[in-house]
Amino acid sequence: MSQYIRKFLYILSDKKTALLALLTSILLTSFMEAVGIGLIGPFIALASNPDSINKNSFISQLYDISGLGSEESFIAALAIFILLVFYSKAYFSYKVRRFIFKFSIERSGELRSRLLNAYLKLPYTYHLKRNTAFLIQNIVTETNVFCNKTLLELLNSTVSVVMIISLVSLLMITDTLATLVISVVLLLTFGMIVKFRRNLSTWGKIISNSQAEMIRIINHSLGGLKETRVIGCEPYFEHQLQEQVARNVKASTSLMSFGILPRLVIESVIITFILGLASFSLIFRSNPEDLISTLGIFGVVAIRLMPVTTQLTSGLTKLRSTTYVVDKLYHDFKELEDLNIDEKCFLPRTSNVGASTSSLPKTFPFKSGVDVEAVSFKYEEATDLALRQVSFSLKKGESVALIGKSGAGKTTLVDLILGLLPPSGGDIKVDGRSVYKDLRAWQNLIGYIPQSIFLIDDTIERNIAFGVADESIDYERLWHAIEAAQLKELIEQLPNSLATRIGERGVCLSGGQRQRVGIARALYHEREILVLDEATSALDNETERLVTESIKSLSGQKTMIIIAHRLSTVEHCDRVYLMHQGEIVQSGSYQDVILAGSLA
Ligand SMILES: Nc1ncnc2c1ncn2[C@@H]1O[C@H](COP(=O)(O)OP(=O)(O)OP(=O)(O)O)[C@@H](O)[C@H]1O
Repeated sequence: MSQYIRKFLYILSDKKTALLALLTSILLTSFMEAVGIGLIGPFIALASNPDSINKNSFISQLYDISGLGSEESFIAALAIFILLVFYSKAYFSYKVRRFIFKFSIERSGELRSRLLNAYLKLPYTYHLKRNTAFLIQNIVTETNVFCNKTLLELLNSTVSVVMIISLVSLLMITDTLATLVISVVLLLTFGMIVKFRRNLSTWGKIISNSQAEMIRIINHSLGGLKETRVIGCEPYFEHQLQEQVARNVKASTSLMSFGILPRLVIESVIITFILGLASFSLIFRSNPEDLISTLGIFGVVAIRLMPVTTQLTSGLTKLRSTTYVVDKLYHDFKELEDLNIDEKCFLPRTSNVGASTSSLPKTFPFKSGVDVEAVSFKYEEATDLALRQVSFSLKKGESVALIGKSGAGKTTLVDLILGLLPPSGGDIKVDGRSVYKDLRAWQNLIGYIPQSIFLIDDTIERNIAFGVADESIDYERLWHAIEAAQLKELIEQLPNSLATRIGERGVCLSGGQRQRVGIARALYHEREILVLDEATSALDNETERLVTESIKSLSGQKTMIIIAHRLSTVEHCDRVYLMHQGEIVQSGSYQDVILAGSLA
């Protein structure tokens, strides 16, 4: 339990004071409610027999102090006082509940931002290991579960516990024996929850896991709709989804059914008790006023106690079934903290490559060239190095091509150059300065054009000026980028020109057009170094020619690193590097490396 609370408070981070203020207000309103209910019993007894004022020394003293002339006026004043207590309590309860809702909904939004921020900053290697469906599930669903179930239920359960303690204390003053009986019955009901706690948390985990699996399956089937349809594997995905739906249905039904059990038990017990007490008192007790007063309090207490107890038991059920969320979120936040993620550098604290946080320029000064110096890299799960002591240089304005068979290490090398993967040895330098001194500033120099460009379901304009607010788009620069990427003719033919939407992942564009949007994007953002990853491998001859033209036209203006399978597209490059099994095995001009037949 203490572990649970510790993790819970860790997730809430700096909101502990607000939580304390909330708990204090909860205590106060519960106390007011107990006072109000406690006064109802004596009031009913007094109203049914005004002469009984003198029987109770406390009430008789109050009557004397009030200075009211008649017993009837005193009873009326007492009624007004009780009403005031109830109205104030109602007002405060509303305010406290409202604050609780606001507090938990706000936390949900805050946690989402914190998580997304965390995932965006986590090393690329972390993302190689985790499926996006599970990250989406954490950001969208689990934060919601944490706030609507864990946090809200924890606060609601605190309200319920305080209310139950106040009401049971009140009963204790009224009738000790009866209270002991009811307390034992309540404890037995809660014992039921404790007994089933393992099942509850297992059901909760199954529900969450099946939801994440469903997102993953839907992602796979709809994400690759073309392949799904052509292969005809729709039934495979449908079957996978049905399996998860079945798991979800089974666990959700068990959890929801268990949720209503305590209410049914408690309701039956309390009704049995009230009727039993009334019958017992009528048979064995002589004073009917005592019975009226006791039943009055029991009646009101029962009306309040039943929903509160039901709320508490269902709250505890939800809390138990969502303990996994606290673990999950705690784990992810802790992992981020332990990695000491810094916006400027992903490297761990222990790395000898320093991560300065001082105010460095936005981009690296880049005047002469880039040197990749003996970089090596090994993927976590792999046994062999993917890159071994790779070195090459390029001067500003030069274009170099990386070629080699599949699995030679070209993409890995590019990922290192992009600053996505940390080298296990070696360094990358710009004008003699390590890029790891300020990775962000280095990345601000690079424009990356992958084979499959990430396009958003929005206008061409927003896809090219990616990440720039509409009011800040520089149209002169935009058209310049469009022309350089050979896209002008296409855009002029479109019905809404720049404002034409290109569909989800650019489905309304051809492969070559998408590629050129990627080039225009890199040019709009005025990146000095362009990294083109297999830019032409999926294109037909005519489109390839257009893309190659646009790349060629940039020769001399931009520094370019190009990975290519189609060797004709790297003809214009100043140097070609041939990679094999993680090493550069040959370098030289296009003629030296390719025409000399080294690839054969
Ligand atoms: N995430 C990963 N985990 C483990 N090993 C990996 C991972 N990604 C790539 N590798 C391995 O690293 C080596 C280099 O792969 P890389 O993708 O860099 O080659 P490539 O030359 O770009 O190939 P291709 O032209 O087919 O894209 C290969 O042996 C590959 O199996």
